[in-house]
Amino acid sequence: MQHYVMAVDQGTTSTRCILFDARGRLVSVAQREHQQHFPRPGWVEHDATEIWRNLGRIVPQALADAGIGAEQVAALGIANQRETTVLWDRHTGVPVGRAIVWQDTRTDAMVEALAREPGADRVRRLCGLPLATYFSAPRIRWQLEHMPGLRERAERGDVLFGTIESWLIWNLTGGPDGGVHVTDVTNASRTMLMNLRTLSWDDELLEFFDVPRAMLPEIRSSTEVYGTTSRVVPGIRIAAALGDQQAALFGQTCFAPGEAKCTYGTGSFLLLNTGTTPVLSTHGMLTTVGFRIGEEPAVYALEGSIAVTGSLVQWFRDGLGLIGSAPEIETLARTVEDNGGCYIVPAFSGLFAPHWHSEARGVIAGLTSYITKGHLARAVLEATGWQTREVVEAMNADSGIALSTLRVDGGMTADNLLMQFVADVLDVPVVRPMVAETVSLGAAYAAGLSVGYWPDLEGLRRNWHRAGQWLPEMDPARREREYAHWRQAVELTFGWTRPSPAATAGTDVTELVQADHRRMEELFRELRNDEADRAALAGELVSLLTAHATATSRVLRPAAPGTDIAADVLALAECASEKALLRLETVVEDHIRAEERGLLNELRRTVSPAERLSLGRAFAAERARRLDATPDPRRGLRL
Ligand SMILES: Nc1ncnc2c1ncn2[C@@H]1O[C@H](COP(=O)(O)OP(=O)(O)O)[C@@H](O)[C@H]1O
Ligand SMILES: O=P(O)(O)OC[C@H](O)CO
Repeated sequence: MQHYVMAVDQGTTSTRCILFDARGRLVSVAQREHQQHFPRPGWVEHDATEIWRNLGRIVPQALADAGIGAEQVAALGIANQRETTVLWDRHTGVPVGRAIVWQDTRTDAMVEALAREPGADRVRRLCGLPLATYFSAPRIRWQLEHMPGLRERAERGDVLFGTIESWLIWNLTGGPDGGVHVTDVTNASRTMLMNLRTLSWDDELLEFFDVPRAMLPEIRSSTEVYGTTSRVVPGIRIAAALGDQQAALFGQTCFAPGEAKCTYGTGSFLLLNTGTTPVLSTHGMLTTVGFRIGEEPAVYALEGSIAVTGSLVQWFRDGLGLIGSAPEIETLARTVEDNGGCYIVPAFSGLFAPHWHSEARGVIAGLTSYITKGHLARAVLEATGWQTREVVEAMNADSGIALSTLRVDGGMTADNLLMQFVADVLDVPVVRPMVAETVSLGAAYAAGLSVGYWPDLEGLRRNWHRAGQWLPEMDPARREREYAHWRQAVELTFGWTRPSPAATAGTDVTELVQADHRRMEELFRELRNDEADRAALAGELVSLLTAHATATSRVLRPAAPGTDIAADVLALAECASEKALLRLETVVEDHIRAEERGLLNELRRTVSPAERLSLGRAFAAERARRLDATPDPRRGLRL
């Protein structure tokens, strides 16, 4: 009897069930969209029950279309939209309100308040993520605060939390009747509650976000048998779960460090495999778990997440009605030669990587009466290209290696004009594999490996075949000119819903620099006390030095030579060694003296007060961007 592997891809707009054969070929597909609820500006919700109902329809349909029975399914792998938060009653299985989707920005003010709380600077180091509305923990807290009685129920374990794979696995394995409450490491790594190194829920993070442990699922590997289905189609082993972008990394067979892919769907997500040690970004990338096979060490990834790409095309179609279907955007864009000077920055959910400005909102810039809907269509597609460029630049800066080829997948890769533009603005070849359903393929691969349907990763690599390739053609001068316009347009989005951190910091830059100096001195003083929490102090010092050094070199004296403190900061970050600390203290004291006598006086002499305020805004913004990023002190840290 021939066997197949089943994958479920529970995405932002639809749920797909696909059966694959042993050669990784697609045998049948069943798909259903679910409704998007936008109850208020910035709010995005899904009905978790509708998604569960859809699964109940598509699984039998995929089996029927393939003409096979459940006994021929070797295993089921689930990939899912990540960060979307479902709370439900353990006894009835009824969700508590609608699921709050990853694009939702209602926690904006809460996140900003959290950023000012003690301990905020440690969050990123523990979980690899910046404080942003994108992730699950602020959403859980928001629900616990806004729904009367919910916190008590959650503390008793009567209300459960899960991302979508948790919700589906719990339901598939029995729901209120013995359902298994689990999540996998990749999904858990998007909650802000998991410690990136121990791969377990972290007490400090739970306390910071005020989330009761009793409501959380058990964290498991990405490939292991969590249970067997007892509902929908009984008797199928559920053998893998991964966040959809991690599943795509797996489906693209990016198993080795240095391999990367970008999936172009509702949003777009570039992931780079960084191996078994987490690399912490200093350029606005996320650190996330890429996958964990059984008991093997977890493999980590750096991720550049872009919130709005395909959904901008959807908005062009549904919101503006300028096209009837997504593919028509290419036809319309081809009616003109170029963008006519027009740029669209789709900061609908703020801006994600590498900016992380949740207060930003979208703009259409460069409008003149020359602009037609054809130009707007171009600007829509180009927005995806430029956002990719920003993310690739940041990724290259973090990894120290320039990306040489980009593997792509997802619905938008059907657009040739767009893929050519991506190759043009990145100046690297873009390649697409034969199987475009990479998320599902990755989930299937993981489940198949888990039960021995496929023996090893090498065999899977052999299934990857190139189906499309786009080579860069754009004139470099034009590329840089247009990129400068794009960046200008991006700046316009900042501070729209309220002044951005950059705008609120209306302080003379010399005062900001001095405030940092005083804090550094204080930290060195406290570090001499054996009874102090020296690890926490060293952590704050490392973050502060990095943020200060970066902001100073970027805003105040880009070309000036400085003292290389990377080795000492590294030693301090890794083991707080006494010798490194003493050396660092001397270097920092010298720096403070020199800067206060030299640079700050020079600024007072040569720069007007208004300009110093403006420099202060730039310094504060740059510093804030770096501050919650744990530094990789090996890279270019100079005072
Ligand atoms: N030919 C096209 N050109 C540009 N965008 C497209 C095209 N076809 C589909 N899209 C966009 O791709 C997205 C769907 O891709 P898909 O990978 O199915 O997304 P998801 O998994 O996020 O639901 C939609 O947002 C749609 O607007
Ligand atoms: O469902 P997609 O393809 O839009 O992916 C959503 C991401 O997982 C959000 O982080």
